[in-house]
Amino acid sequence: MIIGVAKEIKNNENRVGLTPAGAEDLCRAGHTVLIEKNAGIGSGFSDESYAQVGATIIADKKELFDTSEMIIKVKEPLMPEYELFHEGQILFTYLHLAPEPELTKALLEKKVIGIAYETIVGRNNSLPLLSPMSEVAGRMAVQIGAQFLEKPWGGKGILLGGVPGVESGQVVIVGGGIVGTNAAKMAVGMGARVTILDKSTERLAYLDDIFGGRVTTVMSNSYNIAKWVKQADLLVGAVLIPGAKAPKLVSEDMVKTMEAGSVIVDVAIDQGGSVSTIDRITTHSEPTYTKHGVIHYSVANMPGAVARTSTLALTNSTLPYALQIANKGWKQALIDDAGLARGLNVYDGKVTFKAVADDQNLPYTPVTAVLS
Ligand SMILES: NC(=O)C1=CN([C@@H]2O[C@H](COP(=O)(O)OP(=O)(O)OC[C@H]3O[C@@H](n4cnc5c(N)ncnc54)[C@H](O)[C@@H]3O)[C@@H](O)[C@H]2O)C=CC1
Ligand SMILES: CC(=O)C(=O)O
Repeated sequence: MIIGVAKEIKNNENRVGLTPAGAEDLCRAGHTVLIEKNAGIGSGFSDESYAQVGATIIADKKELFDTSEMIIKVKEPLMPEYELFHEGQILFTYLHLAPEPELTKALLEKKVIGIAYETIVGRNNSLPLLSPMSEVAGRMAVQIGAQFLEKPWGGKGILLGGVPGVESGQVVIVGGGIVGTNAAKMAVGMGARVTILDKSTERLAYLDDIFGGRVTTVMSNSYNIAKWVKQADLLVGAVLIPGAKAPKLVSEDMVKTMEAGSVIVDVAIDQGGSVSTIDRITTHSEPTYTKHGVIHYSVANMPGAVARTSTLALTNSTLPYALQIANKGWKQALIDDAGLARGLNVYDGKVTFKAVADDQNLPYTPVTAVLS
């Protein structure tokens, strides 16, 4: 198979979809690997390091897209990339289609085979290609929140860990999955007071066990969310309903009860955001805006800022799937792995992921109908 690795164009997106180690594995398996010039630079991988393992460097983005049977990326395509795809091309990347009707329309019109990292399912219903970046973003959420709580960054001027004789800051995390757990790890490590809300009693019990009483676990409902949002110095949005738009769990009225200079980091922004006052996606260049006196951070590609770590973590998980798709062809790979088949979001002008179809009022075609 001819596999093209595109350079990311999103603001400060420094990750790349394939490392030289991955390129070597694909070349060894008999595939042709094309790397867009400088695609790996932001993650510390030179063009030469790819060329040395047998990949070909392509300077022209259009030529790369025209030639490749499968495009490997990190982030969802942006407007200038829409026209580059062709019918029957496999796109293996994060897609986050539910809140993106324009992108969905473009991929349907081009009849792209869109396999989304974030909806592929692994053992025990895990999300193996979302988890590594959720680990990164969850950990980042607290270090970013801590920074914006500092006075020079517009915050209320508190140290999350406090000091002897002065109480520590309150971190409230809505959603206790991978992002929530990793945010809690960092916040507990800093010495903050930490409360996690989730709607799964099983998850709350797990969190209570692993943190050994160092976090407060609370059932997520609007009464409890309102109570805890009011006390939050740092609020982290970390909910997910896989593939669907994030539920708006934190209302504008709740945000108004927060003290001025508090901070919201809505990690769930890539699925549309879980806080009603988050009305835009921000960028690493301009990561925050202030509303009702509260600093809002809503960057949809947080791991792009720590690209070296993130690229290695992401590709550790994506490469085995990329190899399956390349070795067997996309259809056989999906037939052989029902979890991988859950990644298929669009095919031949049809939406094949129910939550995306429902959120966008589009007809739904089950993956089974496509694979039979
Ligand atoms: N902004 C960024 O750069 C990044 C964003 N993300 C996003 O972060 C979000 C969270 O991802 P993960 O932690 O991996 O998901 P996850 O599936 O591990 O966890 C989600 C949690 O939300 C809980 N939940 C669902 N509905 C809820 C409700 N009504 N109230 C409270 N909890 C509820 C679930 O029970 C689950 O524990 C996703 O949207 C993901 O795409 C992940 C990585 C990077
Ligand atoms: C998951 C995601 O949106 C990211 O890593 O950018």
